[in-house]
Amino acid sequence: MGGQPVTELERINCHHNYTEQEKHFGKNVWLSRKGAINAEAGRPGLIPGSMGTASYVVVGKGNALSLNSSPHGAGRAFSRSAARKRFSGDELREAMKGIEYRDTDAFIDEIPGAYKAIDQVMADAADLVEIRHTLRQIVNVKGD
Ligand SMILES: Nc1nc2c(ncn2[C@@H]2O[C@H](COP(=O)(O)O)[C@@H](O)[C@H]2O)c(=O)[nH]1
Ligand SMILES: [Mn+2]
Repeated sequence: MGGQPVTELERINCHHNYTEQEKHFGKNVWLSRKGAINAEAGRPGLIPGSMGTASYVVVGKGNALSLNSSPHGAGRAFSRSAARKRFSGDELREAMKGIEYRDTDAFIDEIPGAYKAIDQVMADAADLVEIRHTLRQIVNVKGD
């Protein structure tokens, strides 16, 4: 691959399964975020869609009613086992047209159709995060 060298301006670390002590509504509490990220005001985050859809670089809005949290991704519409029954290798190839990926049926359970629609998830999260960048997939790399 060609292209220009890239200079790193900012690195975003974005845990989505963890517990820490925070202050909410005037009380110190232990808060667990399970499948959720910290979206306190000004905090950068990443919300990925699926192996074939957009991902979003976001900044938290600090919504107190959500305990300064937002979704960490689109989330599943089908469990892995349900997706394996529902989708085929041909449907995976069709969904991944235009994106480089390793073509194997091992990824059928991660087909974009197995996840919720990320655009809708982002619309639903509009009170929680502001979108800074929308990333389009070019290459998808997964282990199996
Ligand atoms: N950009 C990509 N997003 C993906 C991919 N596989 C899953 N996802 C999304 O990330 C979250 C988190 O996934 P998890 O399996 O680590 O919990 C998930 O909700 C999906 O929305 C991918 O290959 N690329
Ligand atoms: Mn996860």
